[in-house]
Amino acid sequence: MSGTVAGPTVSGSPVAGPTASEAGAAPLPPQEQPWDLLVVGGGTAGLVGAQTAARFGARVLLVERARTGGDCLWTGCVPSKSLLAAAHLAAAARDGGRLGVLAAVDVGFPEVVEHVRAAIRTIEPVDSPAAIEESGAVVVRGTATFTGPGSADVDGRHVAFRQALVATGSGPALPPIPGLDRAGALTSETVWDLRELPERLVVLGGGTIGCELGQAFARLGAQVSVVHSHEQVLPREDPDAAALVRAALEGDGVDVLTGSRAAAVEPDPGGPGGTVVLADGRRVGYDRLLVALGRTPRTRGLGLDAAGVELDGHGCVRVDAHLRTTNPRIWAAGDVTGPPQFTHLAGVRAALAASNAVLGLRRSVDPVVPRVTFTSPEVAAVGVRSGPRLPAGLRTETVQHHHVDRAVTEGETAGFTRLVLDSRSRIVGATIVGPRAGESLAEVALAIRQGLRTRDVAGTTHAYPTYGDGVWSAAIADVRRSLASPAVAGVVGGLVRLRRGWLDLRGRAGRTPGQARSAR
Ligand SMILES: Cc1cc2nc3c(=O)[nH]c(=O)nc-3n(C[C@H](O)[C@H](O)[C@H](O)COP(=O)(O)OP(=O)(O)OC[C@H]3O[C@@H](n4cnc5c(N)ncnc54)[C@H](O)[C@@H]3O)c2cc1C
Ligand SMILES: NC(=O)c1ccc[n+]([C@@H]2O[C@H](COP(=O)([O-])OP(=O)(O)OC[C@H]3O[C@@H](n4cnc5c(N)ncnc54)[C@H](O)[C@@H]3O)[C@@H](O)[C@H]2O)c1
Repeated sequence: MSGTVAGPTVSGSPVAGPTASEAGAAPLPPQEQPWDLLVVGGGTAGLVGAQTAARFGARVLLVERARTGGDCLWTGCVPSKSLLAAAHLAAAARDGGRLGVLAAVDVGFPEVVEHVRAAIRTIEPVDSPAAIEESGAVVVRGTATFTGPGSADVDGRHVAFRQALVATGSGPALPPIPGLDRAGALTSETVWDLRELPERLVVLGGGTIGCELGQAFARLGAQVSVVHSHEQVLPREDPDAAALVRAALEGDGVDVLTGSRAAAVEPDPGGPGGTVVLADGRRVGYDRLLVALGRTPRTRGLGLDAAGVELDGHGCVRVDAHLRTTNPRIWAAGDVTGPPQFTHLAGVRAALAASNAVLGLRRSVDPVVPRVTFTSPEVAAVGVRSGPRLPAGLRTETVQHHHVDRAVTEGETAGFTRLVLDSRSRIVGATIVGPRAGESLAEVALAIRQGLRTRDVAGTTHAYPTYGDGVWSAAIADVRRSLASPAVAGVVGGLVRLRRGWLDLRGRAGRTPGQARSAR
């Protein structure tokens, strides 16, 4: 890493000290001509964008101030899904009596933390500077600041570019709740530093992070309260899905306080403990506080003004359908462009932005964005949201999972598959709740993208018994319903009568159809 200036490291590293990603970054090479693409940020969006452009033959410089891999690898998807895996295992073992399996459960939190770290270590090389540089891109460690529409500063070094991709991501939002700034609260960046399981954990926010991490810590043995201002946990999901998640959280012993805004935090003097004061005056004590109240785009100090890049009303980088910012030479992708904020979206959109940038294309973003909340039960959704406010002309077809044999055999019937259909039975959305819902969703995402109808899915043989039966059965139910409509039933009934008459005619003539053929 000689020649590069060390940027600030992200707190909350589950792997202490300089990492391979940090150590592997190259010094900033001397510049003879502007870079074809300057990529700012080495998270999912940045690394995919840089690799895409470099593989097309563009000269690409990626600048990352901390560690390549970004939130997903270090503080987001990978640690949270690893933690949830341990938590779900503990819950399954505790609950095994339902299936006749009795086990004593003893959670070793340090060992769980080691499992989380090991998962990160295993995935890290894929996101390392060396892996990115295999594409031909140059990776340097430093903080990039735009200084003009075609120039930036990287730790005191001037960088000129023909085009740039802003991929600086987002960080946890810390709203101005009185006392919160003094509370030493954990966030999605620092919660991974915990070495001991907190006895009482209060989670502010019942969105994706609040539900996933709240359930994880509860299943690992903490007494968890989730304080959520909205009446529904996971407010962006189908209310029936959210109700099942809420019931599961409560089953795990979580105190779910919905419709409860955190109005103030009173930290105990000298300790990480304290009390959350709710808007209605109720008080909730904690040993550790975890804040999961949304995300703030990382745009501060980025020099976007100097570059002519405008922000929207929420402080996110404003982009058009091609991911171009208000500076036609600068593109943006990933969390910094605002919701929806997912790793898969960051990667897909960065690839699109990079190819638009270096090939001069005008491809637009794909509106079909699947999402999965990895609670138990898992909630997976794509396309038009199912729920009470369905747009006119759309309807739903739902299969409860007590009719899905795989769910019955596993004793996991708390779930459903709901397809959203248009008037021509094209699949335009879905919500699936239950084990492996995220896996079942892929078929629906493809169906939506390809404009498939329920008859296409119904006509595709699904293996038995799988959770995919939920989607299949919902599609078959819709096809059956359409066959039962008076018009179709009339035509089908007519066909049956015609066939019967024809067979009777042949029978009376004393010949089977096969005999008739061989006689010709
Ligand atoms: C707890 C948690 C769980 C999550 N789970 C999931 C999940 O299961 N599935 C899913 O799809 N999504 C999940 N997400 C969301 C996912 O992590 C993000 O959508 C994704 O990481 C965004 O990628 P990005 O490249 O836009 O930003 P980031 O990953 O944040 O990368 C941005 C990078 O830019 C760097 N940077 C910032 N400013 C500068 C600068 N001036 N110069 C140089 N470098 C800079 C930062 O250091 C950082 O490395 C989760 C998020 C959290 C917090
Ligand atoms: N599985 C996944 O894909 C996954 C997992 C984790 C995070 N993420 C990404 O990270 C994003 C951020 O997640 P998040 O959970 O922090 O934010 P969020 O916006 O999903 O949820 C925060 C919730 O906090 C509530 N809230 C706001 N102010 C409050 C207050 N004063 N008191 C109590 N509640 C209050 C809001 O009603 C809101 O629903 C997600 O939207 C998603 O894009 C994705």
